[in-house]
Amino acid sequence: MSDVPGLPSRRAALKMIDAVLHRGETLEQVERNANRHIRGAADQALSRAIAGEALRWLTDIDTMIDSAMQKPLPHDAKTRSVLRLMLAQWLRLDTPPHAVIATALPLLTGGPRRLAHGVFSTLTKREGLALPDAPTLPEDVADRWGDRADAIAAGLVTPPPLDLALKDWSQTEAMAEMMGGVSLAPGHIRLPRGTPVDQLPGFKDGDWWVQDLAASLPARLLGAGASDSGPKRVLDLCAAPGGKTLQLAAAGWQVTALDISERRLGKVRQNLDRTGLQAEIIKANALSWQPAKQFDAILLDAPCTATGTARRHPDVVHRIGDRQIEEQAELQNALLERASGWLPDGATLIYAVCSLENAEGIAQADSVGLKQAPITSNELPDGLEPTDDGWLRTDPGMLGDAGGLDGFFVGRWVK
Ligand SMILES: C[S@@+](CC[C@H](N)C(=O)[O-])C[C@H]1O[C@@H](n2cnc3c(N)ncnc32)[C@H](O)[C@@H]1O
Repeated sequence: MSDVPGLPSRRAALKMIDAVLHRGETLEQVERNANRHIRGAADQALSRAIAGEALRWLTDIDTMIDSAMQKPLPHDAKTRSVLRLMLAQWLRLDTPPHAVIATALPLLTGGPRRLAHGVFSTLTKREGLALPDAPTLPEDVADRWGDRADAIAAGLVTPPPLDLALKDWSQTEAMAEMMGGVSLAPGHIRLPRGTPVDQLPGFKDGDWWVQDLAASLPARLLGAGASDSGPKRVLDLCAAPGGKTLQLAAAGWQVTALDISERRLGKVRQNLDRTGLQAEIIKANALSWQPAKQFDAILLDAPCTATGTARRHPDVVHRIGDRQIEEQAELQNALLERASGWLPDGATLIYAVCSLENAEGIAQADSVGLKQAPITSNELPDGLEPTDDGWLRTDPGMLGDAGGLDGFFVGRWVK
């Protein structure tokens, strides 16, 4: 069966979407395992792209499949999954129908193979068949996102561009020009998606790290760490893999980076080594740890459902439901309570989540018993505004003409 060129990529893509849809695994978790028999980087990227596009457009692709059948295929039928891959390749990756048939149909045999061939041929011959302008969200997701749903979906059409955060902001203009990118804020450079990261100038020297513009905003809202009496202290709570640790260290803060995961803290160490920046690292559970010193600021970038990253992780809208949101909200609430309790008078707390769910954003912010320090427009990149209540809420539909940004909720308080 693997004699057919291109078949291993399709087989890997099938494994990926099945693991996401039927076992609730993340595309990222399953990708390495599914691709383990594929040698070339291009073929590995292809299987990820097929699975990613099938998941991004799943609701619309399923509607098409159902429209070509008298009796709908069960949701978990292999024939449906193979058809999802076939339609994603044809409609999103511009693979000609005969090549789709040659590379994907061998995943099936007998009756299911004939059925998939029939349905695909019917759809390819249908006049004017096309995907909508933006992916249709699953019903429960659209309900949760309410009147923001259409605007968010408009930002989910393609994977995101590549955003870099610079160690030295004074180099922004020069580096943007050298790399052929654009800058939407000091210290930020945006490059076309698919740019190979390790071939960009300055990677080995640690001049920058990959970080979505939205993910860089919480640390920006703390400002510079230098003061007349020396560097101010910040606790980066839930720090790994360290994007915000690097930002804070580069902004002159004396950083303590705490995380529960030793494996993920390894990434923080690697990132610090590469960039030559410094931070104290603590492996601990924030729910039981007690600080031995006081901090001028705490940045809590809490664990969350990460629905704000749906552009780069299109699996998230199919994996996350009320149960996961409740679990994360409970943890966020407990973490916020601890962080608030550690602040001395005059210190600042920032709470951030890359989630679009109200239960993880505004509902958590409302539970904090400190004085809010409202976020203001002049602290944000052009085109972004805080909410009327002084919170920051970004979503993938914002800054659409410039390539969008991840969804985040950010709140700020002082004690
Ligand atoms: C959203 S990620 C943090 C991303 C990070 N701030 C950055 O900018 O790269 C959330 C982190 O919370 C950590 N975490 C989850 N529960 C924790 C706990 N009880 N105590 C400490 N860290 C925890 C996870 O290991 C994960 O690394």
